[in-house]
Amino acid sequence: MPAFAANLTMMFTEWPFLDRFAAAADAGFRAVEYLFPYEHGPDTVAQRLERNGLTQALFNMPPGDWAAGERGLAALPDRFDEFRAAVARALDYAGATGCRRLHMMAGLANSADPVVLGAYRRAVRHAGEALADCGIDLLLEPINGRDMPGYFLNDFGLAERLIAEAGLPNVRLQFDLYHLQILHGDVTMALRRLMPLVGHVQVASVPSRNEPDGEELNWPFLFAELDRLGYGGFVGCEYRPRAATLDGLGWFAPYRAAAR
Ligand SMILES: O=C(O)C(=O)[C@H](O)CO
Ligand SMILES: [Mg+2]
Repeated sequence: MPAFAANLTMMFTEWPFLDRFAAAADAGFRAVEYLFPYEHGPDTVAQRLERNGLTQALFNMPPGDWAAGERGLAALPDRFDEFRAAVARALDYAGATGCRRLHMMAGLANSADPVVLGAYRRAVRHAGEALADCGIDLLLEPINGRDMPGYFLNDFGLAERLIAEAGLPNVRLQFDLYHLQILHGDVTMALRRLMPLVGHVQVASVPSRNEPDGEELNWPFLFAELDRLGYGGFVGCEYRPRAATLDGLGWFAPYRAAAR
């Protein structure tokens, strides 16, 4: 049975951020993820987790100036010092919250440019080694170009090659089924082939990025496939509810009952 993590950036947005932890726990989730915790101190976030009996599944390293359109620093050749500081900051939060996985956003840059590729490889090595020292996995996530035009890591094959090249056991794939389906299709076969690299899974309906309960993909089959493949990590619910978050949790009911 998959271990679902509510994504508190997209779900439960009816509540202020710090109150989403209690809302997710009340709805039956045992774990949470979100994009960024940095508007709140690490201890404040840790208290919300503890108070609500929640595990922190994942969050992202600081991405540069998000409001100005930046989407990560790792592939930006002139931003390495800032990137290093971002890794250190994320590790502070991971330490406080007990989080074992961090997603490194690549940034908007051309992966065909050797200078950009070199910068990204250097970032993977630096972050991979720094996180390994703390027993934390570094996650690389391909993101489709419709949602994030110009994003460096927009191909699962490229991610696979970069992970193989890094040769660090804690550098792993963040397999977002929503992005995979848009980029390549053939989701089940990709899951079967890439499972040895997968460190985190995320889900949302395709193409609407709503509840995982229909549209292009057969969700009960895919959740069962994760079990058949022996996936023991979290499944992040990175979707925008169609209406109120609680009203859209019908898909979760069978899994919530089993999780209790
Ligand atoms: O967009 C996604 O799918 C993600 O998981 C990133 O963390 C944020 O854009
Ligand atoms: Mg994702």
